[in-house]
Amino acid sequence: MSEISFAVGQRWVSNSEAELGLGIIIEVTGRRIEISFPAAEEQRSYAANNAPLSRVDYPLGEQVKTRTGERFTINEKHPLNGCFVYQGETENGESISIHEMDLDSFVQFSQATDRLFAGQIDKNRKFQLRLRTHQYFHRLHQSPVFGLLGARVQCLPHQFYIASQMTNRISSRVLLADEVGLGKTIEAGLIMHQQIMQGRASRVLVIVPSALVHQWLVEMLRRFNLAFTVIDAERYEALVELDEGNAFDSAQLVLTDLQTLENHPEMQTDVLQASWDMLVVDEAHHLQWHEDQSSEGYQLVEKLAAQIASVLLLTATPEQLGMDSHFARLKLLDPDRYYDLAQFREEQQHYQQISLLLDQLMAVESASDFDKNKSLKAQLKPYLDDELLSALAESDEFAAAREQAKQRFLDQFGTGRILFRNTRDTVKGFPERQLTSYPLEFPEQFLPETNSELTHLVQPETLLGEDWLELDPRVEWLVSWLKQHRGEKTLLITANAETAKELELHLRLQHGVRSAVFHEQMTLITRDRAAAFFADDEEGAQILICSEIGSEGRNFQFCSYLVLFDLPLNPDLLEQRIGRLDRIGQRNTVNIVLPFYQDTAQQLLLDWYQQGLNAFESVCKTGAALREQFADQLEQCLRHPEDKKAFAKLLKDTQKAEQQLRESLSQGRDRLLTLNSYDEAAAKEILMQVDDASSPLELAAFMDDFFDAYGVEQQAHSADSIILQRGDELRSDEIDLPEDGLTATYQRARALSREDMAFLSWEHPLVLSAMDAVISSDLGNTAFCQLKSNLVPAGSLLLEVAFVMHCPAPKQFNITRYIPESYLRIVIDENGRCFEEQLPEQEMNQQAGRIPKHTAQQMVQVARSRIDNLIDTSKKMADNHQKQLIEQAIRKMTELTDHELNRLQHLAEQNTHIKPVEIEALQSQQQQLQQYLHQAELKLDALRLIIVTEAE
Ligand SMILES: Nc1ncnc2c1ncn2[C@@H]1O[C@H](COP(=O)(O)OP(=O)(O)OP(=O)(O)O)[C@@H](O)[C@H]1O
Repeated sequence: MSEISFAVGQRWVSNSEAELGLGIIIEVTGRRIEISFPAAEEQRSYAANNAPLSRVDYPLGEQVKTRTGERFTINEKHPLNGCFVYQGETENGESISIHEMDLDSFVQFSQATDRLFAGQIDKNRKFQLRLRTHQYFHRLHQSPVFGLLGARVQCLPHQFYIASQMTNRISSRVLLADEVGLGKTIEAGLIMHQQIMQGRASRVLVIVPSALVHQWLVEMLRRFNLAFTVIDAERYEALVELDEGNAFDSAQLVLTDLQTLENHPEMQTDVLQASWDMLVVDEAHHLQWHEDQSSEGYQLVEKLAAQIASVLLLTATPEQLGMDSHFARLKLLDPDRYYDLAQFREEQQHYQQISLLLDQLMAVESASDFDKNKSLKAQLKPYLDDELLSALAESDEFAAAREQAKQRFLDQFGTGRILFRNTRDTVKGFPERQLTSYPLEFPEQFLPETNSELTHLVQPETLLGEDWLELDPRVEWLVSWLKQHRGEKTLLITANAETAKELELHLRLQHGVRSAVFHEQMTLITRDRAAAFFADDEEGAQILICSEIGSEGRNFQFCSYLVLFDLPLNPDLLEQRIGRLDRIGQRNTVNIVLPFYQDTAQQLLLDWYQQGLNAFESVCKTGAALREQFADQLEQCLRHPEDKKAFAKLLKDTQKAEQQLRESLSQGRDRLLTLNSYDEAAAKEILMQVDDASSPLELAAFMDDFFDAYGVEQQAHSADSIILQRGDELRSDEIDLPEDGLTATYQRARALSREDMAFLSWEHPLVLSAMDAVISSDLGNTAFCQLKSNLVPAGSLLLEVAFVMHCPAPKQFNITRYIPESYLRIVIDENGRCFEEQLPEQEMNQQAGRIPKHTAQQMVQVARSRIDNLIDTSKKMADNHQKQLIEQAIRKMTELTDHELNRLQHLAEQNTHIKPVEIEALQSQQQQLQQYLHQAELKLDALRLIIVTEAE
């Protein structure tokens, strides 16, 4: 290769990425070359002296295809400016002369044959490893849970159910609104991981509150092997200074925070100009919207959401800023479904009716029961088309039709299929919450005026002036409480950063308490250090004092005491605070500890939350709505705590409204949300698929063979775990194994308890790179063995050959998903008789006997023309199968993509706001997939010659 020099127009093929098809050199500048791969719509740039490319130089007699699809046999070739001009005859007998530039880019190479005749014959073990790799690769890509195997997480059904719902959607645009602490970050990570694995996303932008940047960074890496790059203001500036294009293009996976973007218009411009496949916004309730004005954050996310295909919004409290903002966020995700606020409000009036109807439908167990139920049919008629109603009455279509009807109801008339909300009722297994309140006397001279700001009434330290630490009885109470609970990790949340700062300093300096502080005036690094100091089991702080920023998103489930130094005025914020402890992983009772001043606004708020909403000891589902409904009454009471009568009335009204609202929601909106968010049977099935597909023992056996073939050294570490090191003979640099080795386990349970170990799943980067290394190299693509058999006379020569479907297409199409088989296996003798069934693969592998390499080489030379004939015959057979396999692939693709298309078409019938362009886009995608699949060719990937000897 080294004596060939590069010239524009030459065709080369990638050694490591065969799926790119045939490349064209488009630029040669000094020591670099630029090569484009039209089939995969990709471009690469390499150093000329080190490019992993092979020159494509077709011999005379070879049959090739032009860019316009014309086949011809080469009978002459001439050099021209470093390139070739090929001449030949087409299938119609016409003469043709083309520059190599005009050759088809969707090509196949029969490298195995070339190697065989060059005497490069591999061991049987390697041949088997190659075929197994194809099987595993194909199995993984076809798996309904592809993308969901690799996360280091417990397999929690509600999370896997949601992630699996994204598999067949063209784009994932959803609001993940599970209750606080149920694992929305994990759900987002699962979806992200799945999309990245499937090639549907490669550039992801995650926007979170600044307090959560580090936690997201760590969580994505340790749980999903996704290495994000944080772009904060400082990093952005440094990147701009480097002047290497848009700073947001400097990494594929970018993590940034909303406040920084809001404060830096230049960052907004760049983030909007960069192109992304997926956007994730955490704590999305901050995106405030009103019909006449929306927040800067909302406006930015609105622009991003309009241009990014997949959008995940995360919030545990979607209605925290009111129904309008909630609606506006749904609109960001699906403007066709959510286009009119008034209509959205109106629709909500009918949720109960829809949910009752759905319950009736879901209770029907068979097509004949459905057919007999005239009243249900009549009620469904206004909502479902005749085709679907008839399908419900057909026994073989009933189950699928019922599911489709459910989806359609939720989608068009209910809360929508873009909104997922799981609750503790569904997930179960959470510990109890217990409130202990401590009444204190407020220093009388400081009692607030009735016209004080509401926040002063509930944050009394703000009224006490500079000496508040001396005057505020809560401080003394806290010191003694901490002494009594010395061994208990405690999180304290207070609304104000100043309060948090001063209180922490006081505890630490005046009372020697091991404490740490966490507030918005600290840098990200110092905040994370404080959180880590608190998390440290042995040397760490007893108490972490947080301002309100500590009440969102952070993981503090390792402690079980929460001191609420004050109470927020918003019930959703109270839930967020408690959620720091009451989250997945919490093993103990969550103790909520509340010092309060008797007979003041504080006591009223406490009583309202506890007796009116029961918001401490359970999750209050009605809080946001009741806060809105009783805002004025509550404010009056907080200002006049002496008016016991008014408060008694508020409490009574609240309790009544709470009960009514809870009941109506549980029969209406919440029921629909539950139906959309979780399906126990389906979730069970998904987890079973995950379990089946994980097959750790099979993976370990495969990787053992791989390590052996590629020169990776492994040693046992302890039960279920291994240490891997790069051996001296490491075969490929492409293997994703750190320089200093890796300790790993194949067992999920062990990986969860030992985070220092890598979790080797079929989707771990090392395993993926292993499969890629085998498939894209020539390892094991030729072999020669002997076989004792009476099937054919001794001395017969058989050929076992694997043809792999080769279908170059852009990665986001995940084309392997539709290809029916990992490879087509053909075993033939010289009379063209097939033996695949008599000699199944596994049996063949067990019985294949070794032939010394030099004997095999000699036999190949001697029998060259016989082998050529065998190969030709096998190719003809493969040709005959090709059409059928392509048709199968297209059928599968159409089935899967029709689902989404039908949905949009049905929506369009109901809703004139669906833009035809969206339906057209989907149809065009379907056509593109069809075109790519039509181009698919069976490529001879590996062959094994078999010399038959007499069976004993
Ligand atoms: N499947 C899982 N396996 C292991 N740990 C999990 C799993 N799901 C969630 N967790 C852990 O539970 C905690 C809560 O999860 P997460 O942060 O995703 O919840 P959230 O719903 O985003 O919370 P919030 O509402 O507070 O933002 C985290 O510590 C997370 O690592």
